[in-house]
Amino acid sequence: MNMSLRWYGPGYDTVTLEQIRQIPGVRGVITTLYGTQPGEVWEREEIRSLKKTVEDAGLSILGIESVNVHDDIKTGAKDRDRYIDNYITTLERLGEEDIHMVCYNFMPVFDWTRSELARKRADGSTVLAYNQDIIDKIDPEHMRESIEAMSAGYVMPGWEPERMGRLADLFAMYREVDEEKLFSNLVYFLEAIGPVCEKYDIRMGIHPDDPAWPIFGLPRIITDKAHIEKFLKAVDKPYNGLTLCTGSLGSNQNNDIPGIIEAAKGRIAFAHVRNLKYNSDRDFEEAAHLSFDGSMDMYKIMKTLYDTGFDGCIRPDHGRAIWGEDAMPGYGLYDRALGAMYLQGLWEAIRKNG
Ligand SMILES: O=C(O)[C@@H](O)[C@@H](O)[C@H](O)[C@H](O)CO
Ligand SMILES: [Fe+2]
Repeated sequence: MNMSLRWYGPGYDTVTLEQIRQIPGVRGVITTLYGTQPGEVWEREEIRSLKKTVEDAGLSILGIESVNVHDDIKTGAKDRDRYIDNYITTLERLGEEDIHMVCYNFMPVFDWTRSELARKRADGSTVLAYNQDIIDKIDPEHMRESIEAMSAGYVMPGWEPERMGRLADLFAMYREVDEEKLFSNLVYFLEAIGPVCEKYDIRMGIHPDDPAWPIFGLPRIITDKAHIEKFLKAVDKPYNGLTLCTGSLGSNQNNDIPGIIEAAKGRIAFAHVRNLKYNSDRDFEEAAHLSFDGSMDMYKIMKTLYDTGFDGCIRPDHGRAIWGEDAMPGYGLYDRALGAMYLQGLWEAIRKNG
């Protein structure tokens, strides 16, 4: 198990590599070229310079989150092959720079969705939260205004202003795309990138849908154990893997995360481990990583990862905003560093107990 932290790159992140370097046990980061648009080919020089920046700080790049997939690929539009070729070139360049894990998602229009980015908890911390009644009242094509008002000027992953300015067009693109079509477009994409992944030993980790059910009438395909099993079987190769995101899958309170870990044994390319607190079947908020701050059994999750032989990279996921830190919602230093230590503590105890 390799503990890491997500880092958005120079100019985007409030957390520095020097700070990350001081979190015990964290030897590498998960990063990206945050300024690139889905569909663009990544420049070799930019990848190299990112790598140098990380390595000069005494860390390494453990993987990329994300190389985003263009909507033409997701919808199967006529230009998809051109965008797939671009994706392949990017993977080739990453492989040449010795980068072997890539996280991506196949969610239509929106990446993760929340109704609040700063809900106050009893301890005074603030967290991202989801309430279905609020979401039901939002006109999705105006989600931009809601997110802008909530995110205090930060550019949120998956909520880039460029995309949010095209919401009506994006919705139109998905009008004819149902669950089945989205799934077959995903399989088409994965089969096309297979050779480059195999050549450079790149493991692709699809990120589950967050929340793990269809929203705004858009289909969702990576939501639970049955869908994940179907996905892994459809392209039954080691390069086709899962990013096990406990918070995203756990948004559906019926999902049994340890059961999903067992079902995806050997195919978990990357793990995002975080905890949620369920308030009702229509409301949850993010919690500290510690089991009893939320509703999830973090020990059992880490134990199942250990018992199934997980040997990939793991990162704490969204943290609470605490101690007055001013950071991108979910991505401050303090609470994620606490999370990294807690998860490593669990892992050490599990390992020593055999
Ligand atoms: O919730 C988050 O912040 C992340 O887990 C996702 O945005 C994730 O990076 C993407 O879905 C992967 O493409
Ligand atoms: Fe995640």
